[in-house]
Amino acid sequence: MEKFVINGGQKLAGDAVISGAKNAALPIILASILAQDDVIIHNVPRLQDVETSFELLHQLGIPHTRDGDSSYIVKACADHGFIAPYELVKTMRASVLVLGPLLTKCGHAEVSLPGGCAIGARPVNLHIEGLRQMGAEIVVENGYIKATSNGRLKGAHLLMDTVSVTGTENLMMAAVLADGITTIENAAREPEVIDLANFLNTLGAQIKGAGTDTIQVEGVERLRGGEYRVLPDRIETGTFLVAALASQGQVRCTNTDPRMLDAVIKKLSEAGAEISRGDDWIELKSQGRPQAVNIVTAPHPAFPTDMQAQFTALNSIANGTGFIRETIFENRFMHVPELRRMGANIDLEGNTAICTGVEKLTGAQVMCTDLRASASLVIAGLVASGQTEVERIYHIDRGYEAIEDKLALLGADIKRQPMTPTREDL
Ligand SMILES: CC(=O)N[C@H]1[C@@H](OP(=O)(O)OP(=O)(O)OC[C@H]2O[C@@H](n3ccc(=O)[nH]c3=O)[C@H](O)[C@@H]2O)O[C@H](CO)[C@@H](O)[C@@H]1O
Ligand SMILES: C=C(OP(=O)(O)O)C(=O)O
Repeated sequence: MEKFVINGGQKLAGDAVISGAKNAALPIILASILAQDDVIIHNVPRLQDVETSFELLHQLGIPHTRDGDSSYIVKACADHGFIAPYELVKTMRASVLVLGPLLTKCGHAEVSLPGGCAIGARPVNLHIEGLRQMGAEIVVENGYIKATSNGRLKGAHLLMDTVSVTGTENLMMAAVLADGITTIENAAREPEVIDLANFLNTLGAQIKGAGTDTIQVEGVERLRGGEYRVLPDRIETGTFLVAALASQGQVRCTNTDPRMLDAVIKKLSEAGAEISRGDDWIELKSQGRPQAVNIVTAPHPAFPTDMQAQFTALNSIANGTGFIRETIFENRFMHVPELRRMGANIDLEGNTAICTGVEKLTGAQVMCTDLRASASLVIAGLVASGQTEVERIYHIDRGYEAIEDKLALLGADIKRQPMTPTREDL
């Protein structure tokens, strides 16, 4: 296991080059299963979850090769497996995204139930219900979702009870090879859903309405190959902007797209940041100590839950009191006790964290519990006085490409070090 050792106090300054989006790359890699010819994917971030996705393709018997730093070729493969095993799914919930593609292409899929995770129970009932409405027979046994279809899936009218990102993606992927038209109502509108739809359309799918709450998919007989570039990571971008503001620095994020970050930019401006933007860059200049802000997470285009923990760290050192209300996941405040260990003044009342900013956090040993909680602890460490050791950084490696290198380029004093195993680890 590894940890980050951070000596806080440096104002971040310079350019951060943003990688491809994790939450777009994962479904796109897994959707490549659907193509009957080779697929080339560019701007794929170097992340543990990307490794896991390719390992999943490998275990299914679908070959791929890496081409340079961030491009991959997924080889066409007609005859492959249909089982996504627990060992992989338990390390990456997004593995459930093979369910729709495998079922619609092979007529059969067995995918381990992902189970809960640190941030909430995260059921997949909507994925299963939608596929059943499309004619699939599904049983859940021995911890696996076992799905079969008698011939092609059938187009259906699907109304999602709750807005679900991967639910929308799974059903959209299943629908592309179904017989007839599928309508997904109350669909997720996240940019990553649009990116997946654009990718599938590049291969010959007929998807309309992605980015609105009604998506219509006209099933086709086959998908060809194609070449596609994954969109930039809006959450990585937002994380660097928050780190810049918290450290009272000036950072320009390049290779990104500010249009995906309206809700986040609005809150950064409210917190006192000066923001300038171009087509593919955003620059944040601090105007001094940030002001605390109020935040309510909600599906896109509202404020993203994946930026909540980072803003909790920002409010911890801001001027005044701000609340952060989490409405998507029932347990996404695992970073709060760790931030408190660094001196943060945060009260938790149900789904709301009320933070009164302190002048200074103090360095401490803290532990990551999930991906974005890890990012908030890194931000806290960057602005704390003294040394912070952030442990269990395998969580951050799931979703941030070389975060310590990118932060070091901005002047942060952060190093990755091996952890001495404790008695519990042995
Ligand atoms: C790989 C990926 O893209 N992950 C993102 C995706 O996760 P993910 O797609 O898993 O999150 P969902 O959008 O599905 O979850 C939203 C809410 O719906 C509930 N729900 C979901 C499905 C279902 O069948 N039943 C149900 O009740 C969940 O428990 C949660 O309360 O969207 C989340 C919300 O923006 C982000 O935090 C994650 O980073
Ligand atoms: C919750 C996240 O990811 P996942 O859905 O892969 O757990 C995230 O990206 O913040």
